[in-house]
Amino acid sequence: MNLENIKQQKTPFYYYDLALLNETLEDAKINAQKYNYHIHYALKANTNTKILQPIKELGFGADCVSGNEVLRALEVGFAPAEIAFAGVGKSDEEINIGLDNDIFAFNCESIEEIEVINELAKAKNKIAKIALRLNPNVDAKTHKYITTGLEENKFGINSWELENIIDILPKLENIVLTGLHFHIGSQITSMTPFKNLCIRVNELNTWFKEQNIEIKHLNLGGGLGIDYNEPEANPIPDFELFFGVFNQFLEPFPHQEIHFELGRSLVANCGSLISKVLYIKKGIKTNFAILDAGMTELIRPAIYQAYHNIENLTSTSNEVEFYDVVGPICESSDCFGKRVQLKETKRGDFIKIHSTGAYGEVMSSKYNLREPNPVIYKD
Ligand SMILES: Cc1ncc(COP(=O)(O)O)c(C=O)c1O
Ligand SMILES: N[C@@H](CCCC[NH3+])C(=O)O
Repeated sequence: MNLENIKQQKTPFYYYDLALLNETLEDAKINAQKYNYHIHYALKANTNTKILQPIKELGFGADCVSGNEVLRALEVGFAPAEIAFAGVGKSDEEINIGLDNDIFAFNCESIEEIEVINELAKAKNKIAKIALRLNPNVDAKTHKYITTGLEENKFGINSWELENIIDILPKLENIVLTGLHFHIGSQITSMTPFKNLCIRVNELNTWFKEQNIEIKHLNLGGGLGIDYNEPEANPIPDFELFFGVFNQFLEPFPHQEIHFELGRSLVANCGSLISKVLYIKKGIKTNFAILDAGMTELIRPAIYQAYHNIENLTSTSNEVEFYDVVGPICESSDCFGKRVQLKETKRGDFIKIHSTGAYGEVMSSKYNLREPNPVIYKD
């Protein structure tokens, strides 16, 4: 990124390196194709149209969690037959959007939801394709707020409900079961949880076969983590290792398609948040670097104590100091990092917060009547 250009821009702004995005997408695609795996991009990570465009161009499908995400995916040109619609609380209106567009599958999370989809499909004289989102009770070993595959989580159908579901399904004439869906959590950096997921999926897949229920696709969800500590050394996650684990441990039956829903791993590292230092305030134990960006632009540190690498782009000092890097928002949790080591920092310096391409811009808010932020792209 050209420093002189940055200095001309109004801060804070989101910055996307579209070349890195493309490189990441290519790498994911090549490694998935080795095993004929299909990737649906999880729109929730970033719904910016300039990010969605190349993802669609490269032939990825879409994974959506709201009616508006389905509509955004369609607007950008994702084929309806490549759109999966997940979410624990789909409204009737949102379900109708999926039905009207004949999407790939509704990933269903409760018996009640399946019954409602059946009713709404019947009213339109359609057959809705559904996948059952099963709770595999596998620990993702990640932050508790981004773990989704444990029995205590709200997500998915628990194993003790399965008998009841397969009794009910044949009575629902406007539903066809096509797949099984799983997602154990996000920012998973060890391959062990994915191996454990495969073992559990094999058991459940076999159980369905024993009940003579044909399952056409297995959707293993997303969750592959990125290197927030050293984003410049490791900008692209190890897709080869990730898909290799599934190839090694998953035992699909012949003709079963394998799908994934990756979000963060595809888009996180191509994005950053650029901000300017408003003030340096001397504290008792530490100095505060007060930025013009806050939790309204990047909420991850405030709600998950997430680490993001922070860099002073413009300081020419040879000295380094420790700073609590904070925002202007009227909340004590509005802090991007404590005791962050930066080159000596002063008012007017430009600060880069790395790896904000996933769950950054999409989670921004207007709290304190903050203005929408500009976005700059490097092609
Ligand atoms: C059902 C589902 N699929 C896919 C994703 C995407 O996850 P990630 O961004 O970790 O790849 C999520 C988010 O955790 C999710 O809840
Ligand atoms: N928003 C979370 C990820 C949630 C994934 C969706 N289930 C994050 O920033 O890490």
